[in-house]
Amino acid sequence: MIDIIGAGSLGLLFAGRLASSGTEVRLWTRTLEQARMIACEGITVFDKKGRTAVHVPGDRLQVAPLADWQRLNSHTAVQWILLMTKQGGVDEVLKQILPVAKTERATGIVCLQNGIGHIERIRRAWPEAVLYPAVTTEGAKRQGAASVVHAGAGITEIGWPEEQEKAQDRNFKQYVLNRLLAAGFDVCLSKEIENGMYRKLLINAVINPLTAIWRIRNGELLSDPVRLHMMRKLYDEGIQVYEAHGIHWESGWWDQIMNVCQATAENHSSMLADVLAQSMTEVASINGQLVQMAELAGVTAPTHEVLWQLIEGMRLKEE
Ligand SMILES: NC(=O)C1=CN([C@@H]2O[C@H](COP(=O)(O)OP(=O)(O)OC[C@H]3O[C@@H](n4cnc5c(N)ncnc54)[C@H](OP(=O)(O)O)[C@@H]3O)[C@@H](O)[C@H]2O)C=CC1
Ligand SMILES: CC(C)(CO)C(=O)C(=O)O
Repeated sequence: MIDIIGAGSLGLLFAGRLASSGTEVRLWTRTLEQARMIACEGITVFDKKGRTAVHVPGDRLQVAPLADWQRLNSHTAVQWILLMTKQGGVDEVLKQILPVAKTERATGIVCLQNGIGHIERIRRAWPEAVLYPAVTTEGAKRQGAASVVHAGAGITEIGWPEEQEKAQDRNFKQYVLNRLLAAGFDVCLSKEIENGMYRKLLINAVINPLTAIWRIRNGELLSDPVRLHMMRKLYDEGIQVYEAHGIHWESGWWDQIMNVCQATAENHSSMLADVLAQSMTEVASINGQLVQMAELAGVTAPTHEVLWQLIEGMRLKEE
C-alpha cells in the first residue's frame, strides 16, 4: 500500500498509474469535495493529445480528505508516503499527520517538491521518518478534480538513503521502486540526489520567475536577447552562490536550461500557472532559498532577490 498525499497534477498522475498497474493506493486530498468526486468518477490520465491513457474507476481507489488521516490511521501503520503537495502545503500536511505518524515505526516518505528547504523542515518535524528526496522531469497538469494531462514523460530521480534504510529495515526497491517501474515511470535511484536537487533548483530559478513576470511560455525565453541576458544573469548569480557554498556544479547546466526551454517550449512554467491562477507560488523555496544561501555565504544574488519580491507581491489581491 502506498499513501499519496496531495491530489493535484503529480498526485493524480502517480495515483492513476500506480492504481491501474495493480498497486494498492490511498489518495489523500485537501478537501472532502475532491475526495467525493474522485470516489465517484475515478481518475483519468490523458495524454498530451487528449486521449485517455489510463482510467481507474473510483471503486478501485481509496480516497479521503487528509483531515481524516488520524481517524483512519489510528490502527494501521503507514509504511510509504509519496508527498505530492507544493512546498507551501508541506507544513500543513505535517501538522495533520504527525500526531498519528509519530507513534508509528519509521515511515518512508518520497518528497517530490521543487525547490529546497522542505527536506530539512520535514526532517526536523519528523526525525524518525526515512526521507527519499526526489526530482522529476515528468510534466503533469491537473484538468479537473479527477483528471490530469500527462503533458510530457520524464525521469524521476530518487535519493536512496541506503544506510538509514538498512538500519530501519525498510525495502524501498521492493515496495515502491518496483511498483513505480511497473506503473511505467522512468525512475532511478541516486546516491547524489543533492546534486540533482541543486541542478533542478537552478533550472527553476532561471526559467520560472522570468516566465511568470513576462507571462510567456518557456520556449519564448529563447527568442529575445534581453530575455537570454536576464537568464544568464540569474544563472551566473546562482553559480556564484553554489561556489560560495562549495556545491558541485557542472558547466553543462546552462545548456540543460536551454534544452528544458526547448523541450517544454509550449508549456507555461508552474510559476506562471500559479500567478495566472492567483495562487501561492513556490518562488520563496526557489529564488528565495538562493537569496538566503547567498546571505549565509556572504555573497549577493540581487536579481533573484528582486524577482522573489516582485512575484511574492503579485498575489496580494486588492481588498
Ligand atoms: N506538475 C508537475 O509536472 C511537476 C511538479 N513538481 C513539483 O511537485 C509538487 C506538486 O506539484 P503539482 O502536483 O503540480 O501541484 P498541484 O498544486 O497541482 O497539487 C498540489 C496538491 O496538493 C494539495 N494539498 C495542498 N495542501 C494539502 C493538504 N494539507 N492536504 C492534502 N492535500 C493538500 C492541493 O490541494 P488543493 O488543490 O485542494 O489546494 C493540490 O491538489 C510541487 O512542488 C511542484 O513544483 C515537480 C516537477 C513536475
Ligand atoms: C522545468 C520547468 C520550468 C518546466 O516548466 C518546471 O519544472 C516548472 O515549470 O516548474
